Amino acid sequence: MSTDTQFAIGQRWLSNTETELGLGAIIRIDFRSIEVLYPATEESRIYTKAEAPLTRLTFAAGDTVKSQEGWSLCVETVSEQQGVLIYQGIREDTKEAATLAEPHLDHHIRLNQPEKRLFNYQFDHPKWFDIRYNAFANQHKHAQSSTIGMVGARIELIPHQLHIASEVGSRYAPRVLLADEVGLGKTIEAALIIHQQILTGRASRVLIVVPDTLLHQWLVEMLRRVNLAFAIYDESRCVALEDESDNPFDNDQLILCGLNWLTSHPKRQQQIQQASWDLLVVDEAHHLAWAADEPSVEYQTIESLAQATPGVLLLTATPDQLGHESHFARLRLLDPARFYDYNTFLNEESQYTALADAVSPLIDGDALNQEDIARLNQLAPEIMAQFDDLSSPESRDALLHQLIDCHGTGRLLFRNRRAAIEGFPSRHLHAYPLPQPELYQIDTITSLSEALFPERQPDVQDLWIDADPRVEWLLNLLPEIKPAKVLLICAHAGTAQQLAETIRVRTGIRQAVFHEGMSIVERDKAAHYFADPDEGAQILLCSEIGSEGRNFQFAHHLVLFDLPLTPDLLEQRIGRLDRIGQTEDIQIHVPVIEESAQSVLLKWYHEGLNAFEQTCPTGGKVFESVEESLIMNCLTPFDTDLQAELISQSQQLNSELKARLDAGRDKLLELNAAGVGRVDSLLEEIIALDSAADLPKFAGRLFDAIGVQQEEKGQDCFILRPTESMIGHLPGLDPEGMTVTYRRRTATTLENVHFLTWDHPLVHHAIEMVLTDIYGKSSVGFVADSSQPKGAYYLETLFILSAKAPPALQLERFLPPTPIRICLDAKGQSSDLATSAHRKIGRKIAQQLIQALTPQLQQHLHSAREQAHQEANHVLSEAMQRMQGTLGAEIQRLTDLQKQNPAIRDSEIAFLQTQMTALTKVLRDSDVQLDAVRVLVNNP
Ligand SMILES: Nc1ncnc2c1ncn2[C@@H]1O[C@H](COP(=O)(O)OP(=O)(O)OP(=O)(O)O)[C@@H](O)[C@H]1O
Repeated sequence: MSTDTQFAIGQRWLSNTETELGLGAIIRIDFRSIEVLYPATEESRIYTKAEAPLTRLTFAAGDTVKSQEGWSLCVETVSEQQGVLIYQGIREDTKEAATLAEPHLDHHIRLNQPEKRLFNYQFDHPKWFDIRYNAFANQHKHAQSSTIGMVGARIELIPHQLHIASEVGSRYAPRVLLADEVGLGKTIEAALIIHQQILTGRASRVLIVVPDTLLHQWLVEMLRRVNLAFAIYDESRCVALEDESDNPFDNDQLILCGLNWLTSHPKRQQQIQQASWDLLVVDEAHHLAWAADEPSVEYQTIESLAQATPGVLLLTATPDQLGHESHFARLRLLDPARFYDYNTFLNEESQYTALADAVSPLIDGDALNQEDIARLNQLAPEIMAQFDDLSSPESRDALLHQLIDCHGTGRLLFRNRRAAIEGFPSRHLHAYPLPQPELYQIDTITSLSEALFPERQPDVQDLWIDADPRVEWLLNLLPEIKPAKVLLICAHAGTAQQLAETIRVRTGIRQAVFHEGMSIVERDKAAHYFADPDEGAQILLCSEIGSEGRNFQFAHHLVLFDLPLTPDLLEQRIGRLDRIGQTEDIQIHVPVIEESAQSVLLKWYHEGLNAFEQTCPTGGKVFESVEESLIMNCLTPFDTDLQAELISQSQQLNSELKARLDAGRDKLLELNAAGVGRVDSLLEEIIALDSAADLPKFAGRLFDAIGVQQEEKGQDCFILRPTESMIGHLPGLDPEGMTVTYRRRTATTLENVHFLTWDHPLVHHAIEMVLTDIYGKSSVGFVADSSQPKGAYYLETLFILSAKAPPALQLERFLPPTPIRICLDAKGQSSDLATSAHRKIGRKIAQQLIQALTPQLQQHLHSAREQAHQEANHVLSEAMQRMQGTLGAEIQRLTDLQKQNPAIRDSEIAFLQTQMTALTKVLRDSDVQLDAVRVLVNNP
């Protein structure tokens, strides 16, 4: 674009870089910039005048142009008024003289350059035609794949995660609670869902709210796993951005911020509320405490965001951590209309248990007897009415899935338990009973905190470190297991700091601390230092905050310097090591002073709940029942009879609850979450894509063509580097070069290697770069085919059937831009040109050839266009059928389900109906355009 271009309001321009926007109109001009509105896609862009990547669309006498009202004009003369063109001519429909001003041109018009280029002798190398065709063909194939957003994630393929991700990620505005047990990959599931929602256009503005301590970890996981670059917002960033816009949150599409920061800044809460979001994600959602008369500030902040945002994902491993009422309240955040009253919810929950009992033969794959059928008829009559014959395993399976779908919170809550997932290493408890020091006068203790943490009492704070036998024990343990890394967790920051200082002074062993008194940057630094395998700290000493959300599975030794009072917290602590990715058995070391409150807890957890060596999903419930007795025991740790009573009561309760859980409602939930039997085909598709050679082959040629150098590096890796002959700027390509791999295994082991897949932005950008440019629009070449006479020629054409729609319609599911390739021989007959070896023809000869063949080529182009239209009609009617079939079936399914399960919102059904109407119109308005032509002449 030259700087002296005269822009005027109303002029029509096409984007050279984003052709999918349709025809734009200039709506604002100022000293340096212009604003262009693209009505077909309802988007606008602001460009600097001097660098606007735009081409003006103008017509000349003889052209036919379409108006916004749909009539066409055959142009006779063109004049200009205030910079805007006025076309005069004859209307095709009424045959009357008419005028069409440039601002009223149809927004769907696109520049149809290939013929113009061909007959004006603008040719490229013939290979470009194939590159264009393959780029379209591959893009077309991937756009319809059910693997979008998942195939490109740098993760191991774990079925329960993929199931949740595909189930939730493909919904419109999903509102769900991801509640897998600790360390099973909720963050990964959320990443996959967000990635899918973004790549398919369902969401573009995403807000993630997490405890401040987890900001950096989330930032890294989003970037490393799914290539999404979130921006962390804190106070200083907001202050800096205030000069640029009224609302700082309008500056980025993908934002990550801390819950604690947000709740302590009312102004930011207001601003974040006013910025609109498509998807809200809240991690460690158990912090959102709620009681009917006293919701917490955290709860209220998230509640108002959740009300204003269509999609909401809440993540927590311990949904009941703050009590069942708070669990209800989180479901209420997701669907306030459905979860309006706690007692009604409790009532419904008891029904799910009955339903789960009734379906247990189905879960085990058994046939149903008359009694089972009668029970199900009573509990789910409408579903049972759809199944006349339940004799085949397939019909029973279909019934089971329908019951799961209808099950109260089944669509809303996903919970996977470790017990159902294989491959976790074992956990071993090492208990170390130590003698009582005189300093702690345990007989005179009166409060629980004094009993649990005698070292924190004011009068011993300077003395305990020399007197407490756990300290000496720790100082001995570290050299003994050296160089093994140790994560130590204790309840208080002060304890961690004093211990760290003692280790430093007395042993010189490398240590780091991690507690709430440190800034986020300091904490990340400490975690990093601990993670460094060679130069890092041997031990990281964390206060309780270290036990939440963090990934420390590279360590295998955990020291619990004290024990927390609740089983959920204990599980959170062990979960730092016991996570996906842990490669060795986990050694849990617990030093306790004999006859202390801590020794009671040790016994209770180990003998009462077996919570060290296995996860104890029922621990929270047992705690609720025995809390009083447990506290009493902690205060009187020498009363062995009382202890025996507590342990036996807890054991009994625990086994009862476990039995109920195994048979009960959670089993149904679990089955739903793991997607038993439903994820296999997706998994197979991803595995097939992983091992297919299409992408490496295609990308290799594409990178070659656009001027990216590829150098083999070994271990299935390549280095990509820009060269001086690059045809343009490729976003995402590191100017210094970058290492990539097409292999999942390599990508998951080598962190700094990019994982190239059909989802990767570099592949998308490279394809876009070619398709939005003119390369290959017209080309001429030689083929060598000795079975044909010398001089025989062929016209190859590439047409694209496409339609324009706002991203939210996700048109690409049904009609992605579809390439139609037609090749005609010299007689105008369809030909499938067998050879793909082309040679370039010198410019001069090419020009002479085209000059000589112009009349025939024009005729052949005409017939190719007719053929393309016929084929397009075919494709279109299939797309229409597919769209109506898919959306129609989904509407029907939700309508049927809604009768049983009010968790299905009216808005979900209404949304699908509106989509169907809008898509029908968009498909009808679709259009076939010539994208590229190639003339090949036989010269054997
Ligand atoms: N599919 C996977 N491939 C590779 N690594 C994974 C996969 N799933 C999970 N992980 C790793 O396992 C660990 C646990 O996953 P994640 O943090 O998502 O679990 P979580 O359920 O959110 O844990 P928490 O309950 O502690 O918050 C992380 O280090 C994560 O990177």
